[in-house]
Amino acid sequence: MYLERIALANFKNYENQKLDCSPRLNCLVGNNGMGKTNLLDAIYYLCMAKSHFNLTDNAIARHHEAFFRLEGHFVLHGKKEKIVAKVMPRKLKELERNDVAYAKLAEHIGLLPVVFIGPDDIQLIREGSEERRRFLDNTLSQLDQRYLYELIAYNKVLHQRNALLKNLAERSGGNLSLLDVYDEQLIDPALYVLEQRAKFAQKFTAIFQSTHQYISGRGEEVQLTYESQLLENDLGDLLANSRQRDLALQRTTKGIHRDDLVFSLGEHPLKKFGSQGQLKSFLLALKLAQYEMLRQNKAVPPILLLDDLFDKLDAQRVTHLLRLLTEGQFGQIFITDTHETRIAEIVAQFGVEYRRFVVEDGKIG
Ligand SMILES: Nc1ncnc2c1ncn2[C@@H]1O[C@H](COP(=O)(O)OP(=O)(O)OP(=O)(O)O)[C@@H](O)[C@H]1O
Repeated sequence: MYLERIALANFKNYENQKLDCSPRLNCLVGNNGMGKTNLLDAIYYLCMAKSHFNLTDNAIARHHEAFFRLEGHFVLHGKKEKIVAKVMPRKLKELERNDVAYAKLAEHIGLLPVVFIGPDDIQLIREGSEERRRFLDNTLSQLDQRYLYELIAYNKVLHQRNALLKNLAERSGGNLSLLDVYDEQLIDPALYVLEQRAKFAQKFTAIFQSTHQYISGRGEEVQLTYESQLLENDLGDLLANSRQRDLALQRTTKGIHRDDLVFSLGEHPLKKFGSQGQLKSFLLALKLAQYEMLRQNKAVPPILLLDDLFDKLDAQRVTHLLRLLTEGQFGQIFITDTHETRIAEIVAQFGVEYRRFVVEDGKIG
């Protein structure tokens, strides 16, 4: 699977640009702030129906513009796939596949698998559990459409339950029976998500550990542990037992929205004890393992978006990464970099047909 051509209109700092891509390797060179990351985000958007950076569609439309449009021409199993994303004022976002609008955006997820590796991955370690759940959900949603539907169903009821808790607190009481209904409705989707996350963590750990060994060049013991209140407790009991607390706090304190994926190095938490180099190896291995997991389970290799990666890595990790990228089973790759010479060196190592683009202030040459 690969992206053959992309057209951007009013997407971030791009007014109107087109790009014909290589099916293997594409290098985007340019100074800081020119739009390299934005272009990767546009590709990500066409695959995932949203920005990699969790931006609202309003923030994506070019300054002083109210709409944006992306058009991607992909080749999937030898067949052309035209994907169009349109965001217009006062209208719901539209996504089309071959000129037919999707009824739900979720239907699209998983069709064009994608992995984005960039500097902000560090948030997976630094930030709270939400980032790590996002990583789990992003991967699992691309692997299993039902997972995404169950997650959406769960989040919808959770939202309603939280709104009710707030409402009950504001009115100092009221009818609690609706809480029973919401509690019941949370259970089935939560169980499905829980089961898939637990299975995933198990399979993923093995891939992650071998990728980590390859990248770091060392046999350090790294571990991922999936944590959920539901692994040893029934959600119905948890919700019933925490109801008074939930009413006081005006939010749901138990459920799969509190799950975490804990990273450790030996017996210690990575966040507290990992050196800068260890964090880098861990993150890179995590994302490359995500790629591998998707590659093994989808019928096509995902698109790999590498944002400013080579700048931040030391020579040894660059060598290991390049060996992996050139010897492994990768499909189409997009690389951004600020340095011409570094890009030239990378390209030379690949030895494949490639395209090089210069990005300058929202223009691609
Ligand atoms: N909605 C928007 N409208 C117009 N410009 C925008 C919008 N959102 C972001 N930008 C601009 O895009 C530029 C950043 O682009 P991008 O992050 O792609 O840079 P980059 O080339 O990847 O640089 P770096 O090497 O620093 O990561 C900034 O100048 C920013 O002001």
